Amino acid sequence: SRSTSSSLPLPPDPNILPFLGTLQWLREGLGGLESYLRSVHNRLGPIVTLRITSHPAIFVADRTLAHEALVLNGSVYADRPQPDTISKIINKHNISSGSYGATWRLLRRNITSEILHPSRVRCYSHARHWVLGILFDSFRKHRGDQEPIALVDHLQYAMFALLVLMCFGDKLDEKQIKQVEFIQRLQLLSLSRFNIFNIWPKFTKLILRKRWQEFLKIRKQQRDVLLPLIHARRKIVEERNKKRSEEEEEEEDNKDYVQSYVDTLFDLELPDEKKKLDEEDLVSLCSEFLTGGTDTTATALQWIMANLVKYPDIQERLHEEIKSVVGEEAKEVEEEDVEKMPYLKAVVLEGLRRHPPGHFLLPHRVTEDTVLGGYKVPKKGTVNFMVADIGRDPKVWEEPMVFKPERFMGEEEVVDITGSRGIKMIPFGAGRRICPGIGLAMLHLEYYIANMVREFQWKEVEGHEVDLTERLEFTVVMKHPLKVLAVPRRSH
Ligand code: HEM
Repeated sequence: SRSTSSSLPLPPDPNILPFLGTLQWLREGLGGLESYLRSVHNRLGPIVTLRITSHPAIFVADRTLAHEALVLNGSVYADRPQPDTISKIINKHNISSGSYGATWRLLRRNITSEILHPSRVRCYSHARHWVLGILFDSFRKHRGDQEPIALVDHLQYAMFALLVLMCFGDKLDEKQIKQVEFIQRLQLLSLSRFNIFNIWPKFTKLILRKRWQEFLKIRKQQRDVLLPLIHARRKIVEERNKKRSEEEEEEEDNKDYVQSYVDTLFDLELPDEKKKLDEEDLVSLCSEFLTGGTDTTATALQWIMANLVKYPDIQERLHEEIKSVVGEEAKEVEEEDVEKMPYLKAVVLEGLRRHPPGHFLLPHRVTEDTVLGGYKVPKKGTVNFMVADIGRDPKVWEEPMVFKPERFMGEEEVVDITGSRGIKMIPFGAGRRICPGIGLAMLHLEYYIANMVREFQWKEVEGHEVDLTERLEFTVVMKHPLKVLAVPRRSH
């Protein structure tokens, strides 16, 4: 492809003067970029170039081009841009920002074959059940049937509790979980204020000294919270290994031990540096695990619940399906039950299509000159894929802005969410960099939606009608968070 690409032009650039358009949307932030890009795509077609950094940034809003790049030509598009100043500090050796190479392969294989392997995910079903209990207790305690519940706060805590357990093992209390949640969210939500340090860092660090200190302070606080948990886990693993080598281990001891994510990291050796992961690496990887699996899932849960409240007939149809599978007497919807609920799956997929938590994939970088849609994509160019626009493409989806789970029912309509056979929507990406948490995320979405709808009837509150306006935080959240009543459906 190199010889053919050299004679081709780059995808069209809306600006005669590079960087001019950039100024237009920089004022409004990333949310502004999305609407600016939409108008540019309408004018110039589904693949365009913007000059944001020294390498051209290409934006793709078409499912066929996304499939060609991410799946058919996947290895060329699997790299990430070089980390910037902030990313170098907070993402030292993690998966999502790692270059396409041996270290990324090692870390990615580790997460998929260990903690995210379906058999290990099954070992954590007790944790999911425990978290469900916490959620329901808080709805009842706050008299959710009389006083409106700010649902997303509960969902966020629930997802943190789960992921913290999977990351650091089974023995954490509410205070510790809250501490981790606080510092992780503080870091995430303040990131946009610190992005300025990626532009001309020597200068910006000097003139914005206080803000730079604040950034370093948050990173230190994060280390102070996560490192004791990492150390405690290392001790447990070392003692266990010692016992095993002395062949003293009783069956009983073994039964209590469930491997956590951080346990799988201690013995890994970085292939390029030939050394084990250091403390900074461990903090980055644990932080990535927590961030990857909490905000995204809590956001998706809130959007789905918002639609179930807005459209009570969909909620009732879902409730009927759940009832018909589990009956009246069952304590809860078990994880195996959700497999028998096609309408539940359709509701979750429709939620992810209409409201993907991320409106862009993480940026991809190409490793060599290549061709896409008849244009040149130069080596080291950044390619961005517009997730929301692909899932709302009127050429593929009838009435794309309408929440209609029925579109996923029926035999021909089965959508391959991994995109490997063709892309219709990509909330988790596709190809080599596809989200490794896709299986866990789908399980969490299906299990919690099914149980919440089975146990409570979710109702709109007067004066707080469901408003589907979007706002960009780390993910794209509801501008006016959902406030609802949770009326118990069953007496206990
Ligand atoms: C609804 C929930 C989730 C959504 C919508 C989501 C979405 C995504 C997306 C769009 C990407 C970028 C793909 C690309 O750049 O091509 C990604 C990457 C990633 N996600 Fe998720 N994710 C979710 C849950 C999770 C969970 C539960 C975990 C782990 C516990 C996780 C861990 C990761 C990691 C480590 C990456 C980086 C992969 C790589 O660069 O190789 N995510 N996710």
